[in-house]
Amino acid sequence: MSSDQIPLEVDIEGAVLLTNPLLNKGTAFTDEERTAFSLHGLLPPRVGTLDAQVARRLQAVRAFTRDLDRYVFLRGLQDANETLFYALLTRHLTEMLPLIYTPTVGQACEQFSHYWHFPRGLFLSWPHRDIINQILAHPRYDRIETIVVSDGERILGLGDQGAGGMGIPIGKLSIYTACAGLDPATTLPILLDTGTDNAERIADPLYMGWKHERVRGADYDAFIETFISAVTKRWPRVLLQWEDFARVNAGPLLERYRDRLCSFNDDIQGTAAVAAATLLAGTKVSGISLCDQRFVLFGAGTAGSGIGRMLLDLMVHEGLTRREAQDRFFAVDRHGLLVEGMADLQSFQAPFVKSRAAVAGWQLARPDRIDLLDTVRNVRPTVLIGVSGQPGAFTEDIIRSMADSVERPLIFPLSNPLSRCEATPADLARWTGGRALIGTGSPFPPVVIDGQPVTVNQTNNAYIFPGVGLAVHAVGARRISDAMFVAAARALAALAPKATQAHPKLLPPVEGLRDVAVAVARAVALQARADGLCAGFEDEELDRLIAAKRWEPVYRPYRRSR
Ligand SMILES: O=C([O-])CC(=O)C(=O)O
Ligand SMILES: [Mg+2]
Repeated sequence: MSSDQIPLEVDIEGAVLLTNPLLNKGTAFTDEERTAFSLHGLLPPRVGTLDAQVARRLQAVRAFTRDLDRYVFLRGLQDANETLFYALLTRHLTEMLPLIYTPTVGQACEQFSHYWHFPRGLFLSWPHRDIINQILAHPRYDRIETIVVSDGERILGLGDQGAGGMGIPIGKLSIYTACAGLDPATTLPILLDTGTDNAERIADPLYMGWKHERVRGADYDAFIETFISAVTKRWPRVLLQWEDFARVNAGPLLERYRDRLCSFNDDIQGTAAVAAATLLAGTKVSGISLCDQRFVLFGAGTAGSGIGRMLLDLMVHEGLTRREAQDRFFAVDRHGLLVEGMADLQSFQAPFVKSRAAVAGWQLARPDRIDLLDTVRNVRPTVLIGVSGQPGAFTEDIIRSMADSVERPLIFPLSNPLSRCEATPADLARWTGGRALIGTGSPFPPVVIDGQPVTVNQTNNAYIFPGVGLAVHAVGARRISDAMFVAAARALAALAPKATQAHPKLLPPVEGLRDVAVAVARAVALQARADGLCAGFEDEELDRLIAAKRWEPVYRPYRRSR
């Protein structure tokens, strides 16, 4: 008998059973189950199937006209019946992902206090900081293995959303279950509510978060310390993913805690790995090796510094000295190109700061500030990456200038959601005469080049983090090294479809994200073993270890527990 056929012992009945999203089957409860669990009369009489339920919900989703309404409907389904929610998601991944994740989740975070209908996840707020241990102690959290946590301060490219940021941990964990197959009963979304500096949220009478300016400095650090101490005490082996923290906190929190518990920052490490993978696949098409590329990075914050560091590491790995690698790399932030002596430089930006001598001979529009256009004109980059949250920042001038000096420019406007993207793929294709190899952070419809629709690569960390989490749990990794993310990037790059046409795909299709998670998990698990971060295992065991962690959205038969 397959494990899905082994009856599950269930000790609740009637309306209580129907309102438990992990156990509810809705109309698919069989006649015998309806008798055993006092469900007759509570459901319409005809017994349904998961297939019919998926068809019904799919029809309902499609009938809406606005994506935010689709999001709200799907969240309602998730709160009512997780098996059905994940069956719908996994069978229609390409259609559903943009609804439960980027870009729609951005609107959902902004509108959180307006469509809210049912609690999901855990809110830990500053006023209740003294009872965090007590909150986590509840037996409902006994099985937790994976946490995604945000403080809501840098939600995608949308900035501070306060408590509304909860949409992100919920969305990321839905992807963990849909793509990596982590059992939803073992996942916990957490929003740390330390206030908000978003004036609109504070002024909104319906805002549900703590109405207070953000707690900062030593108080904030103490709050995070209280939280992490409570987490490691409650779940010593938990995997914790930091998500959408502001740039001042993201890097320092990762460094402070990455040796205290098994954790990583998705915006720094996950985004870096997917960007590197897309780029590695792109180098095969352009015929210019990684070490011969010239990089311009626009936006040197959380994601930018992560991408920069990984690319420098990869180039060093391929034989350049660190100095040579850094010389190929130019980062532009809010105040222009990072050059020594500039105000506001952050310590994490240090590897990307240019000496004055390095830019001494440059032609500049203004002597006091080197903007993106100046940088592109002088560097003649082969790769342009945007993680700035500045819509339209990749202007026609900039892109045409870049395309003048390189046959196949690699252009990745990665900011999310769509409203923050640095340029649309259609414009990029037009301004480069269809030569650009494009990756975006959010899904875009295909662009038409020479009359043919060309898929836009979705350079989103959803290609990476599910596989990392799956590996961690499959082999019991204690910590997550940078090398594990490099392994993830290389594994993903290896899955790029063979470049047989002029406009090849640089990433496997979104529909295949479940297979991607397994391939990434294999590579990450092997690297964890090489780094001594998990117990040993035989190579032949790995597929079985990974398969054992995968939960499938199917209904198991229920038996009344005595
Ligand atoms: O959520 C996404 O789509 C990617 C991501 O981590 C971000 O933009 O912060
Ligand atoms: Mg993020």
